[in-house]
Amino acid sequence: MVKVMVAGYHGRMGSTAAQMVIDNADFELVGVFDARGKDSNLGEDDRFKGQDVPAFHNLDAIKTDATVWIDFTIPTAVYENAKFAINHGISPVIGTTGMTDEQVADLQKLAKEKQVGGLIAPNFGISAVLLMQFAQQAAKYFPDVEIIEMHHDDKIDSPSGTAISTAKKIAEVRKPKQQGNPDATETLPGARGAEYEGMRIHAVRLPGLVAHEEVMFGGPGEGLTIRQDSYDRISFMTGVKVAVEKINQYHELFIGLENLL
Ligand SMILES: NC(=O)C1=CN([C@@H]2O[C@H](COP(=O)(O)OP(=O)(O)OC[C@H]3O[C@@H](n4cnc5c(N)ncnc54)[C@H](OP(=O)(O)O)[C@@H]3O)[C@@H](O)[C@H]2O)C=CC1
Ligand SMILES: O=C(O)C1=N[C@H](C(=O)O)C[C@H](O)C1
Repeated sequence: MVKVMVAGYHGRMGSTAAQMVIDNADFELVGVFDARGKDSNLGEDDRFKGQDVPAFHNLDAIKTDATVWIDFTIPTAVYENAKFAINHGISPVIGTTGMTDEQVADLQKLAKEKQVGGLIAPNFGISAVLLMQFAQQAAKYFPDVEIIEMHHDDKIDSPSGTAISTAKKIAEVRKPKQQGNPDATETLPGARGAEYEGMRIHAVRLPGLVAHEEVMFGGPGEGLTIRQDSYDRISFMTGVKVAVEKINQYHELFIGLENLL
């Protein structure tokens, strides 16, 4: 039985993850954390009536025998949460996006020192993991690329963690190239999107969307578009489940779900 704590349990992803843990016979939900909540038990939340799981709202108050910490919170909270987990020997399984490269490197160092396994996955959806792999493969032949990520309009960070991760994976194999016309101008600032190593990333935010990404490649007289869609947040739970099952076997912090598949 894997004992699990879920941070961000009031949120869209945290509540979905808490339900996944409750529904899985091999997992036990032993605590939930959410900085701004007031309830002392998960059962006080209407969606979880009948559950008896302690709820915490301050890291210092947490007393737990959890061995896995699932985190779907916010970019400004996740680093401290992950440090807390690692320092207490709890393996973090982090979906929260928006950490800096320095914060990620710090956490990797800490996990190694403490010999605690962990995972930061910008996307737990299998379709997104495959999209990133296919895009990396295509970039060897098509150095001209634009990334378009599309999300619901409550998303805080942009571009998405998945889009940044896609760009990084492409940059590992792509010949350095400044795309487009060197004399190009923007009549409206930002028209060409964000720039990462000469590639452009565009962030779309609309009600009705969940999480979607297209990677468009162009070459002389031809094009290739790779697209993935998460129509429902349940799409992320397959990956979270795999991570919860496996992460306690390791003694380092991985970046990317593909490391555990
Ligand atoms: N890796 C992946 O596959 C996926 C990652 N994500 C990422 O997960 C994160 C959460 O997304 P989503 O669920 O949509 O966002 P929500 O805004 O719905 O949820 C965020 C939750 O975090 C809580 N929170 C805020 N501050 C703190 C804090 N200091 N400590 C603990 N909890 C806190 C919020 O509480 P309150 O409501 O009280 O403010 C809220 O319950 C985002 O970074 C998103 O990019 C999303 C989908 C998939
Ligand atoms: O905020 C979201 O919803 C999502 N965030 C992650 C990201 O930033 O890549 C993963 C997925 O795209 C959904």
